Amino acid sequence: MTSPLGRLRPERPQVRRVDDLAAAFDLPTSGAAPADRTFSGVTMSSSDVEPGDLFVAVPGLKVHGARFAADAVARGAVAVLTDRDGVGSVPQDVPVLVADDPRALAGPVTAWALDDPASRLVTIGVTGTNGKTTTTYFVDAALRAVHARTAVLGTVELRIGEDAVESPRTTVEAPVLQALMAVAHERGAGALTTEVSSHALALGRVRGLRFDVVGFTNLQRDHLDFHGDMEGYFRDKSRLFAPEQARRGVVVVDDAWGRRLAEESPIPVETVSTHVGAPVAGGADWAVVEADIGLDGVGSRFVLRGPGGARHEAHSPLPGLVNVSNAALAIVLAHAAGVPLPAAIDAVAAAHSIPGRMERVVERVDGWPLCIVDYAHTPDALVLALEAVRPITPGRLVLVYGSDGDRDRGKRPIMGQIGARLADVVVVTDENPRSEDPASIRAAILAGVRDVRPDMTDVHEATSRAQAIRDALRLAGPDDTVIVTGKGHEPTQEIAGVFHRYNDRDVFLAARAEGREQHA
Ligand SMILES: CC(=O)N[C@H]1[C@@H](OP(=O)(O)OP(=O)(O)OC[C@H]2O[C@@H](n3ccc(=O)[nH]c3=O)[C@H](O)[C@@H]2O)O[C@H](CO)[C@@H](O)[C@@H]1O[C@H](C)C(=O)N[C@@H](C)C(=O)N[C@H](CCC(=O)O)C(=O)O
Ligand SMILES: Nc1ncnc2c1ncn2[C@@H]1O[C@H](COP(=O)(O)OP(=O)(O)OP(=O)(O)O)[C@@H](O)[C@H]1O
Repeated sequence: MTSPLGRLRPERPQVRRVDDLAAAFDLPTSGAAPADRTFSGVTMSSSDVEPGDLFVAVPGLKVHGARFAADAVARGAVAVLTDRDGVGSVPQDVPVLVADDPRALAGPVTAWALDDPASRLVTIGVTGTNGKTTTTYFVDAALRAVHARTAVLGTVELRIGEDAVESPRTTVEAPVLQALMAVAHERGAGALTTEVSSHALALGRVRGLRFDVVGFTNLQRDHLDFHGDMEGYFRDKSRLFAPEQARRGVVVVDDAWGRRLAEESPIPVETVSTHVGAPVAGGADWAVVEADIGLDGVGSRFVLRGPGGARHEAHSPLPGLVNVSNAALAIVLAHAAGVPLPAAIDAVAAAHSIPGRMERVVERVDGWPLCIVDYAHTPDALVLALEAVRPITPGRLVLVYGSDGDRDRGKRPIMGQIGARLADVVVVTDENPRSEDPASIRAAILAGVRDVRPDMTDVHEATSRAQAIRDALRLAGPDDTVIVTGKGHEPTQEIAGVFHRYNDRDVFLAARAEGREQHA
């Protein structure tokens, strides 16, 4: 990250009257306090209140936000928007607006208060189970070909131009999103790309924003605890492709969910097929018709057939077939958002530095192995990551990884088996042990390694993650690749309730600064 983003609020907010808001949204007021006062910002979280804010108190999954209304008022909130259940908790001297579903109104109300910041930006939203982060960065790279400054929001960071802060979640709350769009415009950005998680869609975080273009990557089993079943998960994802939410869409139709979305979508969509030779390719608007994986030693060359049959030579700068898919989607999305096709293709080809996503931190030069940081922390993602790196590794594939504490214990031996099967050298270490004993997590992974490789040849264990990376660098030669998976961009490591500053990339860069002789 280059420099802190600063305050996540516009410097010159509109000042609005509470009674005008009530009239605009047809909201009854409650209580004795007159609604003729003004407000200049909106928040749903009492801890984020700034003086002059409207506090939106929503019924949460755990607690009603109105319980924090007094705290919000003490911090400077001048009015509260809540539901019937919340009214009684708001201090008497504060005007209260009452809505059936205040969560659904948080976005539209903030958009109204800030004079619809989205209308002054080109906006792109990307949803899907996997590939959102990578695709948004590819799209952002393409947008930068035509906009002097852009913003990109998602799991990794909230970035406007060169300024960024760590992101609290994949898709920020509606008032924060609206405020960030206003800040982006104030700072001269012409376009904004954001990841849109299924939680965000279910919880209305993008309501009040009509994207210029939205994209869908794929749908795989995930988050069923929240969405109930795959049908519910699909329905929540589909909400992004509604006329009030987006003008047009681009859908990858490699899986059945994408094909169904394209068929059922009420907004115009272009379809993209990214598996060479897939039966669906013929009917798709865009199709990857040739792909040479790892041809340039890292990324892939591919041919994208566009509408009318025109063939466009393109490149994915990151390894693996999944990134051909992400690159193809990003090119079509950026083109739909106004970037000329050749400029989009060139910019995506050059976009190889996405924090913690197949990130090439040290190149294969001056005797160094190629060093990559990736976020893969599930069995499926680990297989994809290792398969992607194999074709660009003339020598041995060295894997450094662990598995999270207090999360899915069952996957640990599976991760061990995958490492032993697909990597040549395995260094097992810690990820975020949280409240668990790190040694027992490593032991569970190593048990899986032993299932596949009983003699434990080229298997190592390191109690510190930084030491594990240094061990791997000593074991690796210039033809080898060292890949560290699991933490990606994460800036901390959580051990026994304490978040320690830690980042895989920084460890690689520190080792490189010390010189190869120290690590060979
Ligand atoms: C499951 C889920 O998404 N929950 C979100 C939901 O929480 P909730 O309804 O339980 O809220 P709550 O804790 O009951 O609180 C109710 C209200 O009181 C407010 N409050 C609460 C405490 C306080 O001191 N002051 C205060 O004002 C809260 O801001 C909230 O508005 O609404 C809250 C804000 O209104 C969110 O912060 C919260 O996200 C939690 C933190 C979360 O972890 N969400 C994750 C699952 C999430 O959204 N993940 C997706 C990515 C998923 C993926 O692809 O991996 C994401 O977009 O990040
Ligand atoms: N198009 C894709 N299809 C399947 N898997 C993918 C795809 N793109 C990336 N992946 C895998 O998913 C992992 C996460 O990628 P990425 O961060 O881009 O996705 P995401 O949707 O943003 O997920 P998260 O919100 O967890 O960051 C990567 O480790 C990669 O191996």
